[in-house]
Amino acid sequence: MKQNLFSSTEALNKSFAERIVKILEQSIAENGRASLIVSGGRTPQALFAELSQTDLDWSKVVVSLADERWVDTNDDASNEKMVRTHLLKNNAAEATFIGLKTDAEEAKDGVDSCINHLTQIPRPFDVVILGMGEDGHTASLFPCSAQIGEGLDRNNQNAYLAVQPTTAPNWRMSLSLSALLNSRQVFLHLQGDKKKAVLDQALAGTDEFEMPIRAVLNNTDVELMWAP
Ligand SMILES: O=C1O[C@H](COP(=O)(O)O)[C@@H](O)[C@H](O)[C@H]1O
Repeated sequence: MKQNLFSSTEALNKSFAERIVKILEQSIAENGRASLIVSGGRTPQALFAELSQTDLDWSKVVVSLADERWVDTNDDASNEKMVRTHLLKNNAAEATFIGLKTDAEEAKDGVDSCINHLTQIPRPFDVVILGMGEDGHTASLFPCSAQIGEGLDRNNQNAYLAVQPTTAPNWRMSLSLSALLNSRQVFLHLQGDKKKAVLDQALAGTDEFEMPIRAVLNNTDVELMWAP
């Protein structure tokens, strides 16, 4: 794995935003449009603010989520709310956003709708930005969940699955590993020494069910973007 280690968040965000824009621009030039799959949580917020100001034809970019918490889109835990607040503003307000949360009461009843919406997202995904939890989960592929086998199954034809973590709140909707692997460029975006230590632990072992991030590390040319 190529490891891009920066000395500050500011340096990382600037360089990372430039890389993302370059890949999306190339795809727009070649295909007329591009896709950007982003993660939720805290880590990407400052990057999104930087990205939102970049000079890109955002009207040709489709933005969607690697995973979502099954909460109202106005809830502070909603990844969609975070993306709308930090990314879909300034120049990036022109992007098309495909959220994962539907009106379905339960996440499992929203899977088909997410799969249907997938037709609106250019594939292979051009850029996927993944995060990682301290338990080694990525997207919402949680090691503690009963659904982890389905999520990591490379032959799984379903791009999305409903996941219930037992170590974190809320049912989730997540892209499956097989869908994530169908991407041109995957980045792993981490911040802080603790996350770096978790990554080193993942790199030192092989059990993907113990740390699902290993399934990504083992199967793609994922690039690490890290700052202290
Ligand atoms: O629950 C989630 O956690 C991970 C990591 O979040 P962070 O706050 O530690 O950056 C995130 O990548 C994922 O999208 C999110 O739903």
